Amino acid sequence: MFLNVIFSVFVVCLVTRVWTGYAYYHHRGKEPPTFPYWIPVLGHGASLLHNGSRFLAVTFKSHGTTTPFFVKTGSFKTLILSDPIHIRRILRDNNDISAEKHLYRLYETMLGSPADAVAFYQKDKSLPKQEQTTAFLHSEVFKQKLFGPALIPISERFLSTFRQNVLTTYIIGTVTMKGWMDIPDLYDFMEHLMTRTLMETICGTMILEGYPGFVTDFWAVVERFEGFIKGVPRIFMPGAYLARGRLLRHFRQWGRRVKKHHEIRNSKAMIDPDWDHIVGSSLLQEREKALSQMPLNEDARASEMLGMTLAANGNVVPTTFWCIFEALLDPKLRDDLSGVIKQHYNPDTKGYDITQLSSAPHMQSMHAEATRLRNAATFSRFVETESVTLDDRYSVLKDTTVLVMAHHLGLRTESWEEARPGTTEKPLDVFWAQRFLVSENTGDKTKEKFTTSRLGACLLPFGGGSHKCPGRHFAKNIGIAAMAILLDEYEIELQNPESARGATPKVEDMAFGVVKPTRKVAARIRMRDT
Ligand code: HEM
Repeated sequence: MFLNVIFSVFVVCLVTRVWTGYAYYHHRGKEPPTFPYWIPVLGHGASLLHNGSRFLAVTFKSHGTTTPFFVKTGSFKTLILSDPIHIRRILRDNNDISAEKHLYRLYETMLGSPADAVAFYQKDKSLPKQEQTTAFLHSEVFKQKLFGPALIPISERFLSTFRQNVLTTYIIGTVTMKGWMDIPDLYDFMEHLMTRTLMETICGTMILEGYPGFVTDFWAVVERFEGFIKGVPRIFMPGAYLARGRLLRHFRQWGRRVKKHHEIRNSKAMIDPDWDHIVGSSLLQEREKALSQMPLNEDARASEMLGMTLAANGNVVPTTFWCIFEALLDPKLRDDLSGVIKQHYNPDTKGYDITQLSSAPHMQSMHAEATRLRNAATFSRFVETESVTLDDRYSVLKDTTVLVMAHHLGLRTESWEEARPGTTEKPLDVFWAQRFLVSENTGDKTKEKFTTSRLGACLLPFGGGSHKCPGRHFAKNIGIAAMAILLDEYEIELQNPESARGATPKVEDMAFGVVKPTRKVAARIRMRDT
């Protein structure tokens, strides 16, 4: 599943030794790989707790060309690609490149999986694709349950749960349900609302029962992502280890209750296949079925749940925050979006048509821009055959790990200008909600249309090929549903827009990780008069 993302981080963390080198791999077997020269990157030495994300981003920027280059730790090398032609090649679905080989040991480091579960994943990977239960659990089930008609009920569930959760927060915050409620930290406010809503939508409301610290613990673990993957000992980050321990314990207990309910309620056909407050969404129900056929004990299942929580929340929460934040910074943009949202509100049902709203060009462009500019999305691939040809100059040899930092491609002006000149009317390092809109003539009218055509390898925040993020349509619906509720049903204002503007981080200084504001952004919220 999201293992690829995790593995990418793992690789980055491992490779933060202080050397980069250009890889002149001569094609057609003429010469063995050589490294004509090495560039020591002074001042960015690797250490147990050092910031691998920043190191890699700085190295990437200082490298400055699309020539592939290695980052190396001891004998472990990772090839960093940034040429769109090379990236297209590695995303092609052939047997010569894989996305998950060797990944499963990361379950051990990051998610705390038992060693025998990891051994099972690895063994399962060698079976023919259609027999691999692991591939189903980590990838296929998401494609089945978050695409096409299956996407509608889960998106609607997210929308109604989010509306309820915002209202509850507002009622608790104001008591009277009138007037402004202060939000001292808008990111924290969104993080709690979004994670809570996502967990209830995917897993049912029971998942959070008896554990008020769930959201705080979960993000405390995510914050220490790099440390876990590097194997930083408990003594250096006790809080994160304790938080992970509490989460895993909770998932184990929750798993027992779910199992029991499945046994009792299945026999009486009492479970709604779309969503049930105890056993969750259709996605989770299918995953439980798959898990019950696998030789995984409750510790392994708890780690699976932590993995799924990470996949579902890791990028969605920050992306949605940035959608709201940018709308609040720009009153004209907020009004334009509110106008579109209102068109999809049905006063009879008192609800929004999420499918229609998510197809509205302005909403799609807004979400695509937040995903491009405010995500540090990195993904990796592995070379399985003797060599893979990237172009007429470069080949990559067997067992090489290849890494792509998608957000850096999203900032490369030359590639964007070549692919679709209109998209760079405003610089790529600024937020421009209309970047993906084009005018289209339909008879006597001109309409705006959302498109990402011809952008290919310039725009890969969701990765590509058969492992492309299966949650991408759901992620868009989530972001747009949150905008609908917060911008249309409430008034939200930033307390100090100028100061808030200064809290925007530079995503090009990151290789991976959660893109958060650089300081607290205060806001206030009140319910709109109807
Ligand atoms: C803005 C939100 C999101 C972003 C930017 C994002 C990004 C990514 C990226 C870059 C990958 C690796 C793709 C590759 O290797 O080519 C990925 C994989 C994955 N994502 Fe997402 N993701 C998001 C939301 C979600 C959501 C909401 C879910 C599920 C609820 C999800 C589930 C997965 C899974 C299961 C995979 C692994 C697919 C496979 O290996 O076949 N993602 N995501």
